[in-house]
Amino acid sequence: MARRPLPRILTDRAPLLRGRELARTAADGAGDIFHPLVTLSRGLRRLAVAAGRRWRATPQERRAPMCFLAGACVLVMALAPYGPLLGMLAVMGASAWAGRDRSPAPTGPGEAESARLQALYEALVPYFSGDGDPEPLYAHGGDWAEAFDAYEFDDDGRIVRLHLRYPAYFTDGEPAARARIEQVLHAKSGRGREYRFDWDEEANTLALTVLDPLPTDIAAQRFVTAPGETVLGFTDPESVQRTLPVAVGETVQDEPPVLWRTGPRSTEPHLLILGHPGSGTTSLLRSLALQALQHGDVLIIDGGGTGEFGALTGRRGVLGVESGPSGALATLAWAAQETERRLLATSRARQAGEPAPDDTRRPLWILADRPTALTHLAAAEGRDDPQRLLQVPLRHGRAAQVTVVVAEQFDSAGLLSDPVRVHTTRARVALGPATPDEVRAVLGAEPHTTPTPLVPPGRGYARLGAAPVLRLQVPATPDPYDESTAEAHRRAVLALLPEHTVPAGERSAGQPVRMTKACAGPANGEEAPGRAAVDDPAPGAGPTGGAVTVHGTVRAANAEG
Ligand SMILES: Nc1ncnc2c1ncn2[C@@H]1O[C@H](COP(=O)(O)OP(=O)(O)OP(=O)(O)O)[C@@H](O)[C@H]1O
Repeated sequence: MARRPLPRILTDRAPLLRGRELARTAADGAGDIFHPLVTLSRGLRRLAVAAGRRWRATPQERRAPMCFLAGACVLVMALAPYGPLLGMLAVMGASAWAGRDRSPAPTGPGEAESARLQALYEALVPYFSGDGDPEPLYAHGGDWAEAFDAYEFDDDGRIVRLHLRYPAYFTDGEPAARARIEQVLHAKSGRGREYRFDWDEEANTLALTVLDPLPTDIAAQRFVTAPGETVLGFTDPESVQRTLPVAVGETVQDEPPVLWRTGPRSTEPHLLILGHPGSGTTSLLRSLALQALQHGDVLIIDGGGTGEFGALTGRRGVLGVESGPSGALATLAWAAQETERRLLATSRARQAGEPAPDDTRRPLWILADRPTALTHLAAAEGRDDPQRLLQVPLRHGRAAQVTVVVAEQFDSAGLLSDPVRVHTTRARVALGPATPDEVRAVLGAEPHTTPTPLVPPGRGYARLGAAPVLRLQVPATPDPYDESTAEAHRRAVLALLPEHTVPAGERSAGQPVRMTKACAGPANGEEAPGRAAVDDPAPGAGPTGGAVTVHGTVRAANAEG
């Protein structure tokens, strides 16, 4: 016979849990309100008990003078100006003092907490014990207090901090051995939270700390940085030494940034961003573009072709937004030539003992979103691989103030060309719910924290040079033309966009900027999506007749089809 399901009210635990939560909150609130009354009444009771004890201890013959003295005091108080009030205050003060909570602060863990620590200890025994150890620190049935120096629990009785010792013979230099311990501690301390593990190989100690989630409410804004510094996102306060004032809603607070330095002295001049779909790689590129446009020019290659950079099209400093193979090839060919031109001009100036010309010092950023998609399309059309043209800016960009940022999905990372992979190894970002192995493959080192299975968009890890891996939360920089974008974020991004360089009359409804062939047409004469017309087209057209704006002037776009 088929079983009938229980009524929903008996199976649905949500209302029950909500009710319990409500009752607990109400009890907490009532406790706070009545706390002074409880203290006073407890004090009065204690004073009365003390008075009774005193009365009983007083010899019979001294009780009458004592009564007389007390009565006289009461009489004086009653007759003196403000006496009753002062007397009342004195009694209340004495009651409050006598009724204060004198229970000693609890020391040591409670029963449940001890059980948790013992379980953790037992779980570590197989990994931290050795056969020939005469005095094992970890042994079945052993005492956790020997191995655990410090611990802390939250209100729900879950561990939030643990400092433990381990035997010197444990192979803490091997990543696999460490990973096993971290996995055990992660599982036994409660999944779903992020833990940080700090190994001290010298002292044979390991510290586990539960990390708070990184703030997700920081929107795009003008960050207070020096020229050459770019904010990738924000991290844990203890991981970096600097903080930046950041507007979060109506307030300004100090947040620890992950700063990336570009330019001739940078040791990691180019950046690779890898992520799963929807992890926020395009948003990070948009955030970098908005920051770069403060001091430089930006070229965007939108391999995804979803038009998510439409808001940047035709803005001052945006040299082009390309989403087709031909346009991308034309733009990247120009970028390669521009890199070479800058190098030559700088070298000539140096030889002449002069400073580098101004037009070689304005930073040029090439932001390529999903270039492997364009590689595929270009191959289908029998064209050259656009990634190949990134080689010159990647190799010589540092000296020429040219910065390349490539964003790609994990799945297609294998399709990135060798120059891209080689030249972007020093600054990397991995976004989205990546496993420790994926993070290690991208960043060359494991994170010190356990990734959680569910992460908000823009959450990931960054590594600059040989520095440790940092947790990263990218500021929210959505596409302002996306209908699902929150109004506050849309306004934040729009406020950062430079002014249009296309006259307002030439922009059509529904499309922010009308593209014209007069500007940087691709080699085959197709209209290049994203090439903005300029107010003041100047001579300098290349073989294709194309041109791109470079801060107020127009440079040749020597595109080859
Ligand atoms: N740092 C962030 N804070 C808040 N929301 C974000 C952040 N980054 C991305 N998002 C949101 O997540 C969604 C996906 O972002 P985005 O398009 O940048 O991801 P993606 O990695 O480029 O994915 P896809 O390639 O599938 O477009 C968007 O709605 C975007 O607004």
